[in-house]
Amino acid sequence: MTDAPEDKILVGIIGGSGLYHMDNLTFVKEVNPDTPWGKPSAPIVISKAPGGTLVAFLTRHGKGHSIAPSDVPARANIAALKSLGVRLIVAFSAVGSLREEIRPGDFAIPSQIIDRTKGVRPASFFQGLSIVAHAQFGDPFSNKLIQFLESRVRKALDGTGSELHMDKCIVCMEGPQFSTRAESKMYRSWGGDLINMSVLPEAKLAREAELSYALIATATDYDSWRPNTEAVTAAEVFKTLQKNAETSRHVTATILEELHTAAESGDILSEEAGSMKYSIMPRSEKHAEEDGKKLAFILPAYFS
Ligand SMILES: CSC[C@H]1O[C@H](OP(=O)(O)O)[C@H](O)[C@@H]1O
Ligand SMILES: Nc1ncnc2[nH]cnc12
Repeated sequence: MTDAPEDKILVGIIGGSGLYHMDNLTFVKEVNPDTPWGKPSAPIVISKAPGGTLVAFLTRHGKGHSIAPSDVPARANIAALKSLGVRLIVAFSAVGSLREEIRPGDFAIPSQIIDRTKGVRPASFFQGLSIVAHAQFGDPFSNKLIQFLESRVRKALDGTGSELHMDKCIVCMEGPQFSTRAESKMYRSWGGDLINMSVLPEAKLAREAELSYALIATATDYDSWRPNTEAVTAAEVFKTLQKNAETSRHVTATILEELHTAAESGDILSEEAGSMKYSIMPRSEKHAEEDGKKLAFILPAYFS
């Protein structure tokens, strides 16, 4: 690898349950950056697509799925990807379906989130520092990246038997236990369509790091809202995980080159790039030097 434009790593992929590697791409190397928030879940694997495009892959739950959703070092993960030059992240997640029409094996790209985490996960790079920031999160995913993904993911799914659902709302619960039947029904009444334990704080941190972020949700089960049906179990989730992971690898390989080109042109990054400029409180200009240094790791445009 050199510093040439074709050797830039602009696209980051985060793999969730079942998606632990990208074995359909050519391995280049592993990197394990130290960040001010510690080490990422696992060493990040740099791979090459057939056309030469590089991609950074990070497995969210660590090697051997050893990290529970509440313990994922999400700040280190996002900071590490940003430090490699990544500008957009496509994250995969195994999710429960709260709607009959979203069948196990189907894919969905959500556009909204309901936060049901319990405040135990560090959810901001600014937490505990002398600098205050309030990122825009009304649109929790990158709208431009979602738009870009829709037609391409739909095409990639052609012939796989998986349908793509758009404009869905995902509930992020704390876990690790699954929801009760009462909670599952309540989430439906709130407008939830999908449920996982991972999209937060990942999406919030990507926004703070000015990265474009979208989630490709892969349905594994119907959670626990259906009457006269078994409530979800991990064993039920496992039944669909492997097929979903294979389809996710196929989708990634299919869209990668175009994704890289779009990131390079800057078009689909324009909403997030520069967005923190208006989120950092002006009084924070007089901050502790070491706090500025820490934030320079993810936001070098504002801190040094
Ligand atoms: C294995 S079922 C629950 C587990 O699966 C999902 O993980 P990920 O989002 O990383 O694919 C869900 O969020 C839970 O962490
Ligand atoms: N039903 C469910 N609830 C939370 N996270 C999940 N991941 C996969 N299925 C899930």
